[in-house]
Amino acid sequence: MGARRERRGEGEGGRRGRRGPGKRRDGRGSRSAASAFPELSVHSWHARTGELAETGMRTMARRLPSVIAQAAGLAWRASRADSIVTVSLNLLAGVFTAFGLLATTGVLTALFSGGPTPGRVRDALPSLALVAGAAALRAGFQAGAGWAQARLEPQVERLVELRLYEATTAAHLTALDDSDFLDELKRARSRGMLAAPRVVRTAVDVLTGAVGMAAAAGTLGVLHPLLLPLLLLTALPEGWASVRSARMGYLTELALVEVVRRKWILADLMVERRHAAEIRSFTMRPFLLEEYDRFAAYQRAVELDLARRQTLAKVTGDMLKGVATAVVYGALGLMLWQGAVPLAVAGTAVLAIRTGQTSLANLVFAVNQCYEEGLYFGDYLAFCENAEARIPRRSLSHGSDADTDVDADVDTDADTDDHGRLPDDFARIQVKDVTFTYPGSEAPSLRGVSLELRKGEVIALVGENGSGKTTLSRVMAGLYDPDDGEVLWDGVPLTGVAPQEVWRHVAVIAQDYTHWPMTARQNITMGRAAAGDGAGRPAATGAGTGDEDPDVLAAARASGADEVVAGLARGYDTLLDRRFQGGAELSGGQWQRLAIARGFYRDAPLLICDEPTAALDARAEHLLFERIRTHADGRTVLLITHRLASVRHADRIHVLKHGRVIEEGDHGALMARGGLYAELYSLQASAYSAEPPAP
Ligand SMILES: Nc1ncnc2c1ncn2[C@@H]1O[C@H](COP(=O)(O)OP(=O)(O)OP(=O)(O)O)[C@@H](O)[C@H]1O
Repeated sequence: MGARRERRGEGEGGRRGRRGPGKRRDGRGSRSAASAFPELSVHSWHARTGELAETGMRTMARRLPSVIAQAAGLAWRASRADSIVTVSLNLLAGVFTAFGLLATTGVLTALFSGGPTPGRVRDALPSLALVAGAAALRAGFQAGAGWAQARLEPQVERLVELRLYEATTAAHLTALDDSDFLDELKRARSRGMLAAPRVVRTAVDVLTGAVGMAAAAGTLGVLHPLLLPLLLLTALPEGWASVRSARMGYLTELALVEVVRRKWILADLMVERRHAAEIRSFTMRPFLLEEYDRFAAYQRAVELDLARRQTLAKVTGDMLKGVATAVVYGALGLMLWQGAVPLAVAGTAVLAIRTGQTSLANLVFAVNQCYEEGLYFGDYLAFCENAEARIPRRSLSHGSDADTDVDADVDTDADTDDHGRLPDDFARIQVKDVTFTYPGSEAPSLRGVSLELRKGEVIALVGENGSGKTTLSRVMAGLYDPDDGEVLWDGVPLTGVAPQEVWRHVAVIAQDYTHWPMTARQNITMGRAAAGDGAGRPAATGAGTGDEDPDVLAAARASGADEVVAGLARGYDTLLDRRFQGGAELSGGQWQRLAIARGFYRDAPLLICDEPTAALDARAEHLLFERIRTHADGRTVLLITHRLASVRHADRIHVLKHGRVIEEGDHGALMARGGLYAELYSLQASAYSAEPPAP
């Protein structure tokens, strides 16, 4: 047996086997979890439960070659050299196992022959040297195979992780609005990805078990053909027990998925800093502890039940094995007595049977594990294929195939040659009769919207919550493709341009921006190729502002982020993540200033500001709107805000309702019209005037 983590007992399955536990073979454990905790929906992983519970050894044997082929392909792509070394050293180890066993016959024959003992020992020495040499070589090959396999696994992990993240970040944004896609992603990421190195490991285990088995069987076949079926007889009960035990563990693990996840979530809530104040001020501690214990107690009960059932299976297997071994040794004794085999051959046969028993039990167990992991790996593969199919084709001008080469550039920023190009600066953006419906939604969020932005204008979108403002800005930024109608930049339709090309020309200060757990500088510069390395990681500068990139300084000044950074211990180099030593935390408004600085730093001709001031104090808000009013250094601005005082100076205002533009014009025209805009504006204005609003 060569390179592998210890299987029964210490391998992944063994760990699960001991710890884990399914309620019942038919997956009834999942139903009992659901009935104990009705708030937990039955997890979709359980889709696999029934499939596995119904899988017999024959189905497994039929499907196994394709799982092994997938594992081999994966290992081959991860590292050809390590794959070749793993397989060939395991094979060599098997050859020397057989060689050692056969050489043992020579030793025993010499020892059991007639004559004085010193002479017999002398005669046995050459064969003994062969046995020792074979054992040493086998150990060396096994160690080498183990080393190659240990090298292989991290490379496989890297390969599968990269493929999933490359596909997920390149997939069309609508994919991430699709609940089925998100569900598949969760399964692929939390279980399928883990299965990849395991599938490779267990495939090697299958190979190792098969080689060990072949070595023992070959030896027995050479010694006497009847010995081979005897070997199978002794190994079967143990193999059966290990498969049964692993499967019970697997089903229990599946049945407990939601319970364990819920327990983890509660545990996180109890230990994470950001919840600490609320837990105390709302005296939530007893509630959380009780809730946690409810799930923990259920899990413990299920696992204890599993331990009982697994012990039962093991004892049954051991008893059957004892009976089978007695039968085999009885048969061997009979053959000896009848003179069918000489004593030396019988001695070697005992050794070969023991070797074969271990290999066969390991082989059966590895087949079971490999098949199990193969199911989850199948989920991973299916997700990646789905995600890759949802990468806009116009992103892939070089037709990369991430399935055959994970380094394939699925998110290439430079691949725009085959498609339309946008002008570096534009004169006019037209939205023509655009309709858009989110995947899975019944009603469209935009219905026949048309508008126009000319270079250097400030255009405002206003309207009540859910009227479609953010959706429209995303369609204009090339994040969503309209179902009908089109968006044209100087006459070039965005659907004919690689999305990366559009995104390069747009800076979005989003409503729900991210608190990037990076340094203050990276929070501003991320995503824009800069003097550093072209990937948004500018050259390192000092902690102070003395030698800071002038563009970073300008963007920070424009947003008020410079004041935030001035208060940080390490200036722009301060890590904004309290989870790490020396990390700082910012207030909501301070984070928003950084998000605005990021938008300004991007230096794109179109700046989309979606509720950019929700968390800002009055002074910072005033400064920002002043800056937008003066066209933010010549950019064209699409401003979305509920602060209507700040849209008064916009060149044009579009009022949306239920996904349609219902009013448009400048402030004066819309006030004169006396429609929705005038109503909303007067309502807000009245809050600042002494007089109550007119009814
Ligand atoms: N990811 C999504 N999936 C499905 N529907 C969505 C999604 N995002 C928004 N919607 C729906 O689209 C409609 C328009 O939403 P949108 O966010 O564009 O409104 P908004 O005018 O920006 O609202 P607010 O002023 O609250 O920010 C709403 O009915 C909303 O429920």
